[in-house]
Amino acid sequence: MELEIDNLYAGYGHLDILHGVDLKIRHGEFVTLLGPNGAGKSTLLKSLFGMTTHKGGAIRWKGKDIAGLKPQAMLGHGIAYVPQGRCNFQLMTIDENLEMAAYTIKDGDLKGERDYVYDLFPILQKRRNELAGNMSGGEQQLLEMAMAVLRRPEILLVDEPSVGLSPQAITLVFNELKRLHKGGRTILLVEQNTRKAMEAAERAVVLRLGKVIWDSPCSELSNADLGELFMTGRRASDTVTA
Ligand SMILES: Nc1ncnc2c1ncn2[C@@H]1O[C@H](COP(=O)(O)OP(=O)(O)OP(=O)(O)O)[C@@H](O)[C@H]1O
Repeated sequence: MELEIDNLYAGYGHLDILHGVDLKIRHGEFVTLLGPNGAGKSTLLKSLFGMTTHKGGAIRWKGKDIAGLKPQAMLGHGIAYVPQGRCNFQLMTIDENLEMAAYTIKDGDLKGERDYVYDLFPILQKRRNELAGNMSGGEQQLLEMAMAVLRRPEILLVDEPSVGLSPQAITLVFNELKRLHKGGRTILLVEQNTRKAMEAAERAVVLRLGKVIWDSPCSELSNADLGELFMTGRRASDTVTA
């Protein structure tokens, strides 16, 4: 098992958001984390990247407890986080953005790292001298992913990449995510676009009120089931009538 989350409690300062999350992810899996607004999905991703207050439970990465470590240490363990929204440097070129990302690698070979990313994202290479801020939303989202992938992480934590994108841009981003997965990376994706997420991922995990309430292959979950799970915490077909 690559990642094992065991009875995780976490939040922000005194605020408790996650109330005993259990989740296991195998090497090379593509898992999507779904749930209603405020369920704690982003908080779980941030907790895996050391950005919340750890309150209890374990996060084991390849058998080692990493709960409570800071983001820089998480990066060192091969865990990368792609935050929600556009966080790139808008007034810098694609090249310069990737250079900034490469600064986080000690003794990194800037050209080598950049070439590695350009091999994975030829779209970015074609536009390497353009300002990030002049690219479309979808291309900027690819840049976000590229900046995270540059360190060659083993797991990518991706937070709502479809936010604010056109349908074409969403397709572009999801195709790239599927390609990264096929290339051997483990992916944990938080997404509001449940249809796209369930098409791309292998496994769906539903979070509600800070707890995992569902975990199955995506093929075993219909959109109707998902709606019920979000609203009531149960599937309609699981409801027992008296
Ligand atoms: N930095 C923060 N400080 C305090 N509370 C926060 C912070 N970030 C999120 N929260 C709160 O934590 C709860 C869970 O938020 P989170 O963003 O994890 O939910 P989510 O399931 O990702 O929802 P959404 O789909 O709406 O993004 C919400 O009540 C939110 O207001």
